[in-house]
Amino acid sequence: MLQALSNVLVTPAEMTAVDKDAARSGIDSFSLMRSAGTAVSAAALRLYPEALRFVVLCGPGNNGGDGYIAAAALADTGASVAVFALGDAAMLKGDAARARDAFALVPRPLDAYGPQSGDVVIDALFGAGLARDVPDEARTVIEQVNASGVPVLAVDLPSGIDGRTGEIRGLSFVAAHTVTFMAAKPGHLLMPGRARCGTLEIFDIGIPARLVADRAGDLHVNTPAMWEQHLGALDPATHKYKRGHLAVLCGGPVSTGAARLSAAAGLRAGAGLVTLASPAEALAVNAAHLTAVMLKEINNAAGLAAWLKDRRLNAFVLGPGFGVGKKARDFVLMLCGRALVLDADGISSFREGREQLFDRIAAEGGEVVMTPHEGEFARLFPDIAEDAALSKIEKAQAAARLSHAVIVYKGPDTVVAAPSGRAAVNVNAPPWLATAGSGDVLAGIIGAHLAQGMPAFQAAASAVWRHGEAGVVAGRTATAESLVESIAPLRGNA
Ligand SMILES: NC(=O)C1=CN([C@@H]2O[C@H](COP(=O)(O)OP(=O)(O)OC[C@H]3O[C@@H](n4cnc5c(N)ncnc54)[C@H](O)[C@@H]3O)[C@@H](O)[C@H]2O)[C@@H](O)CC1
Ligand SMILES: [K+]
Repeated sequence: MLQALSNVLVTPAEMTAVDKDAARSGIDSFSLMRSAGTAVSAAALRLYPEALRFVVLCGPGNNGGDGYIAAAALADTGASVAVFALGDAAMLKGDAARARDAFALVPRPLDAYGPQSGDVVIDALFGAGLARDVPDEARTVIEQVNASGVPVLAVDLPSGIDGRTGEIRGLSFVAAHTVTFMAAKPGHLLMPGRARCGTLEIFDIGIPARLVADRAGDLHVNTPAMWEQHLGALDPATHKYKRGHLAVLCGGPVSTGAARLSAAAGLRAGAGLVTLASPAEALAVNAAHLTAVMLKEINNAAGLAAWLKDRRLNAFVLGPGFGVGKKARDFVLMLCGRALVLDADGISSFREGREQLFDRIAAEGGEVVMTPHEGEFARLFPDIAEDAALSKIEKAQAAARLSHAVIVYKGPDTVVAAPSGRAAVNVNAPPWLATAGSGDVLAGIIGAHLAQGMPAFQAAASAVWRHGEAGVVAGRTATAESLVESIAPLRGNA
């Protein structure tokens, strides 16, 4: 991966603009295509030295052009190569036509291909230019190849995957490996696209990094580079109050476990002090389970208001097991000027009356992070959730703008977005992280990071990453409890 662009995500539209900028700056576009196609042939030889035949499926645009270059390069090595074209290859234009001419044989029609054992398919039907659902003429081949188990190496994207959204446009190849150029696209990381790309290789075809960076938005893969400059906030040498006092608000006596999980995760993730704020009727059950986490009786808004006079309480988690309703709304509205993680029932409580919440966050300017999964997102942001034109990234960005909060839109492809539009897509979470109580643990880690003074976006993004790492350490049999035990130190953290 390119160092200067290592975490940048570029949309297909931005990439098209980069191509134009590159041409304008005097870079020969055919030389870029030659680099792209040659990289694909190199990947094919490296990954499939035992292939009996490379079958290159070429489409009507520049993705097909990359395919012809790859076919010619593979043929030059003496490998057996066959090319099948979608549509009339004689109609290709520009660089793609030039690339077609570089391959000595006339391509056969796409529907003449039937997968054979020993084939390796190079999918160069559609890439960034896929503008609508995959055409009928390509359906049978894609279905047959997917059913055959023949390995597929995708050029830029598996054909049928939308590079902006990761959605499947009708149907798509399921690739074992994808070679893309200069930077990853959202469709490589968002589901279901991510699951169909196989391993992702990002190849530098020679466009100056500056040209890519100039067009890229504030969209990244969630890696430590996104937030490591803020890890100083987690310095273990400080007094326990300076390491932050996190308060987790607990619900009634029958649903206390979720809040205790958040509290335990917050302590493990480095908050100096963690207090569970519990109603009187749940004090006994909480006291029976807590040791290092402290307990405080808070029954109503008046009790919370008195407690909030203590400014050393510097972050709050409200939602896990809290219960949906007026009490949650009243409490949350009192916390909008502080650092707050709003999760689960805390989010669902604002299904009605969300404007009051959003206005309060805007007016009080607190560091507010909301952590909806898909169902909670649809409850709080039904208009955004139903907009089929938007990608998951764009939905999270729209919700952040509307609510004035940092949004952690959870799932296998969790997106963290700030009101400014800044966003990161998380990629380190193993599938077994989707276990009961996992979200409570995440809320606690975010709370710990906020308590230690990290800004909301960085607190959330680093917590999502740390939660993913904990999942990897905990392994397939992870439970919420083992997940807490598996939270590892971040650099600079105790
Ligand atoms: N990004 C870059 O810097 C470079 C990109 N290159 C390649 O160029 C590709 C993009 O090329 P294009 O913009 O020509 O796009 P594509 O080759 O992905 O596809 C565009 C063509 O397919 C047609 N089309 C789109 N959707 C269709 C559908 N559903 N049914 C039927 N026809 C459809 C379009 O009308 C157009 O003719 C990239 O994916 C990459 O492989 C490389 O050649 C090197 C440089
Ligand atoms: K492709």
